[in-house]
Amino acid sequence: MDIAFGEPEKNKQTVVRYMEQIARNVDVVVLPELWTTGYDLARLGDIADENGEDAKTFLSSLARAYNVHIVGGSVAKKTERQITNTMYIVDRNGDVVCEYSKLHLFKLMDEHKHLQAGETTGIFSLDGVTGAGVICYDIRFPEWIRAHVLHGAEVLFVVAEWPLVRLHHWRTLLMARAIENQCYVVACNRAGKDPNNEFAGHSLIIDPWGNILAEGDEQETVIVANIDINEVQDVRARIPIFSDRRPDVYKKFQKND
Ligand SMILES: NC(=O)CCC(=O)C(=O)O
Repeated sequence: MDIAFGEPEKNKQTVVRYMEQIARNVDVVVLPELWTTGYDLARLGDIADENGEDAKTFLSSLARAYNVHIVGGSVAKKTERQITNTMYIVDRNGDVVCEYSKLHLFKLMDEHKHLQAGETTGIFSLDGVTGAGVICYDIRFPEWIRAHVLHGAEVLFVVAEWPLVRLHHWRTLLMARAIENQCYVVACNRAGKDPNNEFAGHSLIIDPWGNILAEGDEQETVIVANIDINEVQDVRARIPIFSDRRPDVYKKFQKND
């Protein structure tokens, strides 16, 4: 979706409109990063979501109404102490099954001046399938993604506001994360512009072999794909990187920061 800058109510209407179009026909819906406010970081003191309550209530009622799981992008969550860039994953019953706050803040877009980084992981289970949620810049940290895959993640969900000028990084990094972890990657990036950036769109669904199953263009759009979760184990059996890893040696060579 495109995101109206600093206008949560308008953005909620956009989500409702898309839900009405597609949510009855799919198992999981994925939204982009900071989809309520966009990067209107200077105004977060006024427009961020108190404890994420508004987003949780909104996403839960949509999940129940459409009987669909929602990887709810992320929202600016405000508490007494801090504001975080926080993802909520809500299952079909409307229960929040995971809350993950962006671990790596992106200085080029001033996140470190307005937000606090998270401290927890983005691992969860939907319909018995283990997934992991990460936020935008997080995809540049393969060790963070690998940690989730070693904890069982077979589908990596990425939510983003990734600018058009680095579209080739977006596509290449997502492809690499899918191939090196032999997992599905389902990545939702916003479209449109804000006062500082033009965004790339190009949401992608990639299989564990690195094939692109669906890709958007630069416009607001919905992409859909069927995924066969058995494909993860098939690819891992064909090239068994997880049993070929040598963590005993990696540990000896590891540099302590
Ligand atoms: N919103 C973000 O984290 C953007 C990350 C980004 O653009 C990058 O190049 O990394």
